Amino acid sequence: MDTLSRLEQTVAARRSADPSSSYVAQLNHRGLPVMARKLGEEAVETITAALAGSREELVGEAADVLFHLIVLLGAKEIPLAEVLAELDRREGISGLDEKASRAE
Ligand SMILES: N=c1c2ncn([C@@H]3O[C@H](COP(=O)(O)OP(=O)(O)OP(=O)(O)O)[C@@H](O)[C@H]3O)c2ncn1[C@@H]1O[C@H](COP(=O)(O)O)[C@@H](O)[C@H]1O
Repeated sequence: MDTLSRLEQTVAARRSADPSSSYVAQLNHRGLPVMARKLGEEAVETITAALAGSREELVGEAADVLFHLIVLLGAKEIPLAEVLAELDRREGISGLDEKASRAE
């Protein structure tokens, strides 16, 4: 099993743990707006790292984005496989064609 799928399983298992002993449980306890805000914060920190940080900082922030995205998708009951299937669907489509089809 790949890293993201393993993380998805861990996140699902920790969701209903005691919030005092699990960051994932704490995020779920705090609710969707907090999870969404955390994802946004980590995205902004990723941008900052890309523009002005070190390679190591960018790797760390990118990992935070993936973690918080998986937490948010889990809370919305969207399997990671569904997102990956969407990426698979786009394989072989020119990015510009995809943009045009979404604009229609
Ligand atoms: N990958 C991660 C991971 N990445 C980042 N983080 C936590 O995410 C938080 C983000 O850092 P911040 O500086 O934004 O934290 P903060 O400002 O103190 O937190 P907030 O109060 O704003 O939420 C830190 O507490 C990190 O420890 C993670 N916490 C958990 N995981 C994975 O989730 C699994 C389950 O974790 P628990 O639920 O804690 O058991 C772990 O085994 C890991 O695999």
